[in-house]
Amino acid sequence: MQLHWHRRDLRGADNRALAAAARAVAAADGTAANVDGGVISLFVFDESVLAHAGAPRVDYLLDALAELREWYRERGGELLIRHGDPREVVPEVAQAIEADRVVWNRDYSGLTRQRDSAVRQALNEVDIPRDSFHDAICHEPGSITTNQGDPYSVFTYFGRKWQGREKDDPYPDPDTDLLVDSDTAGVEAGSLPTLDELGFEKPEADLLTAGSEAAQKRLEAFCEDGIYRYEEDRDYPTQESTSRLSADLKYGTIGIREVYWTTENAREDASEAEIESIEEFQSQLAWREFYTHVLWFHPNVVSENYKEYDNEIEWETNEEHLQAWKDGKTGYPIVDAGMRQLRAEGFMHNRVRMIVAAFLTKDLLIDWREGYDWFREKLVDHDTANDNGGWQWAASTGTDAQPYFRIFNPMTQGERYDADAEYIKEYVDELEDTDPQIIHDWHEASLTQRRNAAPEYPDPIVDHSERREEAIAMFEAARGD
Ligand SMILES: Cc1cc2nc3c(=O)[nH]c(=O)nc-3n(C[C@H](O)[C@H](O)[C@H](O)COP(=O)(O)OP(=O)(O)OC[C@H]3O[C@@H](n4cnc5c(N)ncnc54)[C@H](O)[C@@H]3O)c2cc1C
Repeated sequence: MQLHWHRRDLRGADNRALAAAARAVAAADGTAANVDGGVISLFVFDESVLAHAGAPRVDYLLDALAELREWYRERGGELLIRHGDPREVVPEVAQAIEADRVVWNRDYSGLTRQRDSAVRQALNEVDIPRDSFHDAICHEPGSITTNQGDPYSVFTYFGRKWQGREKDDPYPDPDTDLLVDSDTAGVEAGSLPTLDELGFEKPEADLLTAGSEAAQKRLEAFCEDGIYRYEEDRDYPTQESTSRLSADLKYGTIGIREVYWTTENAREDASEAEIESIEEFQSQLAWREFYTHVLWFHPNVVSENYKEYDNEIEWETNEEHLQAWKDGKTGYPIVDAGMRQLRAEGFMHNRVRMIVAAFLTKDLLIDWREGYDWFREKLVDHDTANDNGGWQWAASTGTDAQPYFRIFNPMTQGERYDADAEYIKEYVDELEDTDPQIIHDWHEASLTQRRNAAPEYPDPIVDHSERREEAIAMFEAARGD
């Protein structure tokens, strides 16, 4: 029997390790009726992972697991649920079902690599063979490098090579005859815990539906509409032209090959401009892979700057400013709208993520790690590689090719990408009846104008022009200029 250990691949379709397990059983002519054959799956709630999780993500995870378990059961199989340290639990379950092999899909952060290596060792000690597979991204870390074999430190060339590489087709669903239930395997199925049992409160955010079925629907809807206007509209938060697949990709409720090939198929009958739009979307998938490669080659980026400066960056410590940012009460409308969207939905539009991250690091001069921690707690799609990549990019400590003195202006960003202040008004109630121009000029307005226009909305907590100068000075000091 083969044991498939699910981690960030919470789906049955287009799942490389699961398909490989089923293929191995089929090749050995196993059937579910024959305990020597068959595939059974396992998910382990790992305390060390839960310790870094936020309620929105755990909520999504539980729903996705419930759906996955149902998927197996409808096909005569089972998803075993266990709680504990995978180094102990995986070999225990493997021994209990007398597994011929344990398989899983690889994960790429430093911590997960250490865990997987410990699980491999633990399985060796009980003489159970194991195999891991590359699945989460199209091109595995190390497979796209410079001609000298070094990892890319900026995206452009990486992106071009990524686009030019052939992509695998989706992997086949396992044959349902090969799936084994817990009775046949002779073990308890284990029950799915509740949020409360895992020590989390119901998140304040109203999340999108989790799971593979919902992910499929999102992909289909996107490929009927948003993808064709993606290039033009993706920066405008009210346009709803992005896929909203980020949490699905993070938890693997949809396979990356399926996403890629569905978008490729959207080329049929597309105009030239629409094809460019499709490629722009695919290029975001490449960004995701780029950051995964960065994390794989530089696991310490989770806590250290990617870019080296001669001196320490002298970030400011200011609890009041940090709290105002988290609460969406900075007096910069586009920033506040984004931060309130984060709390309300566990999500924030990409352009706005860039604006709020730039504001924290370049206007409040607060360390990107504070922002990363808050996003990790609140985002349903928090992904170590992407979140870290996004934060370090915004803070000028990462892979951004732009110099540190290119500083976003939150007022002009708001005016450009949310001209009618529709997005701002959706999340910032105090500005609901305020004229968009006053909203975009909030920073320059007099106290009386502000009190008349929106008495409840806060004054700006810092002066952007002054802080811009201070940010540049902070980076120059770090550079030793
Ligand atoms: C400060 C900051 C933090 C971020 N944190 C995360 C995070 O924790 N998890 C996350 O998935 N993305 C993160 N991003 C990237 C991006 O904002 C989200 O992926 C995107 O907003 C998700 O919406 P979507 O699925 O509709 O994206 P789409 O525009 O439809 O893009 C499709 C997919 O491509 C990937 N993608 C898109 N943009 C990027 C990008 N800039 N970098 C890496 N991958 C990208 C995502 O998997 C996304 O789902 C962050 C960006 C910034 C600036």
